Amino acid sequence: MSTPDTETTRAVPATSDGHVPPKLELVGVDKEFRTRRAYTHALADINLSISDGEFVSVIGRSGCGKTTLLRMLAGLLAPTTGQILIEGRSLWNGTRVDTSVVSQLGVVFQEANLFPWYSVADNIALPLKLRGDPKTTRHHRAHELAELVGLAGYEKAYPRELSGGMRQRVAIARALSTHPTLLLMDEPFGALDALTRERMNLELQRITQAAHATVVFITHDITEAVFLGDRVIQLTPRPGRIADTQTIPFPRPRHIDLQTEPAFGAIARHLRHALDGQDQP
Ligand SMILES: Nc1ncnc2c1ncn2[C@@H]1O[C@H](COP(=O)(O)OP(=O)(O)OP(=O)(O)O)[C@@H](O)[C@H]1O
Repeated sequence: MSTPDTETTRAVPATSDGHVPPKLELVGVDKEFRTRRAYTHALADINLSISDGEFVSVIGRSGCGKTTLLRMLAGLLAPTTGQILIEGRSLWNGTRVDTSVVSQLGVVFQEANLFPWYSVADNIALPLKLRGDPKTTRHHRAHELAELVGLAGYEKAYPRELSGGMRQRVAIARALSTHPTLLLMDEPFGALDALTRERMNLELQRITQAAHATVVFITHDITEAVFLGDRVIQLTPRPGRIADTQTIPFPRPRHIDLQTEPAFGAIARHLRHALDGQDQP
């Protein structure tokens, strides 16, 4: 099998003083929601720096602000205060998003959100169609990505003919179609059964390594977070703050048997206890 040309990562450009900015940087990011009925301080003083090619998992209890964080990174929701920088360039200018910075992002949600009347290839290539790429380019890229995500031969199939795991592979391929430099994933395997999820974890590791992708990965699942992450960041609830950061030392590629090793169990246990410690009395 040939290795598809993924080209996901471009080298991060250095500034004039030679300093190479992190791929993603959050500086004092705060998010408040004010509605007529309620005030919610969702996230407080989030400071985070993610390097090129790093895979960062984010865990935390329900309601701690994980999705809010991801939506701000994806350019869908403006922070109340603070800065989000991608390769040193500000994503938000007040409540306005810089579309040239957004174009560097690929986003995958829990639901694959495919268009049922489009084939797998057309779903994968949709972002390219929207930006006006010619048909031959779209066709080539869709086939290349179908191969990368293990769907070679399914290019002409329709979403209704695919399993949940296959649909999520299409969503991942679609997110990679524009060669994003940063992949944002919000519980992408949350709706899958345990075995499919395990297989998708292995697949995602392979895909992101092949694509040299920088990834922010939101999950409820501690095992998944540790297995995939170079770092696991844990948020506390109300408001969400970074409570704990664990560096995950295991070399890649990681085999699924890693999950039964004592060192893996010790890290997962530590994170579990930290989460349990957040329980309200
Ligand atoms: N658009 C909104 N308007 C008002 N409040 C909101 C909005 N979006 C989120 N919130 C509130 O912000 C807080 C964080 O929500 P968020 O969905 O980010 O949490 P989460 O950690 O992703 O939760 P879960 O794990 O259950 O998906 C919650 O208290 C939620 O009610």
